[in-house]
Amino acid sequence: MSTPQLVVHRDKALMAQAAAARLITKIVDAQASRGSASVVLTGGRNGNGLLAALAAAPARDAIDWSRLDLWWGDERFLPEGDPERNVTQAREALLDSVPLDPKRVHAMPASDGPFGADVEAAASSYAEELARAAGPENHGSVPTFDVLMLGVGPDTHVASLFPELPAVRETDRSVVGVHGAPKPPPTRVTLTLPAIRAAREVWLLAAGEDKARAAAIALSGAGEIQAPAAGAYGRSRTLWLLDAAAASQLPRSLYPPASA
Ligand SMILES: O=C1O[C@H](COP(=O)(O)O)[C@@H](O)[C@H](O)[C@H]1O
Repeated sequence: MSTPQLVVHRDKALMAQAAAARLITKIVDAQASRGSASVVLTGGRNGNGLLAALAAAPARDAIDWSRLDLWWGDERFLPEGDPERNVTQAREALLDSVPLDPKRVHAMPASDGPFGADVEAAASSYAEELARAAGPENHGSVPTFDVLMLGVGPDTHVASLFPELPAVRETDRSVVGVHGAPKPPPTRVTLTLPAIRAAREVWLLAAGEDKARAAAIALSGAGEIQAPAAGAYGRSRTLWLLDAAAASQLPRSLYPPASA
C-alpha cells in the first residue's frame, strides 16, 4: 500500500492541464522502458476534463498511440453509443482524435452487446479479458496497469464502487456487476478494489466544491466500505490530484502549501 500524496492546483482547468501533462510523461516513460503503456480511464466530469485537456495539449504527439492499452475502471451498463456511457464520452473528448490501435481499446460491454442485459456475464467477460492480458510478471489476474485514474464522487465513490454496496466488499473477483447504484444509471460494471490495487500508480481526481467533503472524509482515515475512495491505492504510488475547492475542507497538515 502506498501512502497518498496530494497535489493541489489553483482551479479545475489548471488541474486538468497539469494532470494531462503528467499522464503524457507517464505514458512516454512507460513506452520507453517497457515498450508499451497501459492506462485505466475513469468516467465523470474530472476524468473527461483531463481527456479534453490531453486532446488540446501539443505534447500529446509525443505518445505512440499505437502502443497504448486503454481500459476502463467502470462503465454505465447502457446500449452501445449511449451518450451517458463512459466510453462514448471518452471517445468524444479524446479517443476519436488520436491514432489508437482499436484492438487495444478495451471498452466494457454494453447492455445491447453479446451478453444482453446480463450484467454479471458482461463483468465476467471483462475479467477474462483482463486475465488474458496479464502476463507472468503480473501478480494476479489483472495486468499491472501503469496508471489507473479514478474520479472521486461527492459520496466518496470511485469507479462504480459506492459506499456500503456489495461491490466494494468484493475480495475475489476483479470485475463485478453493480445493481442499485445511487447515481444513475443503477446498473453498472466496475473493477473491484483488488483490481484497482494492481496498478503501479493510482490517481484520484477531485476538482470542485462538491468533492471537498468526499476528499476530507477519504483522506482522514475513513474505512473503504463507507468511503470507497479511501481504499483505492497503487502498488508504487497513490496520488490525489485536487483543485483548491476540492481541497478546501482538508486539514492543512495534509498537503504542502506550495502546491499550485
Ligand atoms: O458515474 C460516475 O461517476 C464518477 C465520478 O463522476 P463525477 O462527474 O462526479 O466526477 C466517475 O468516477 C465514474 O467513472 C462514473 O461512472
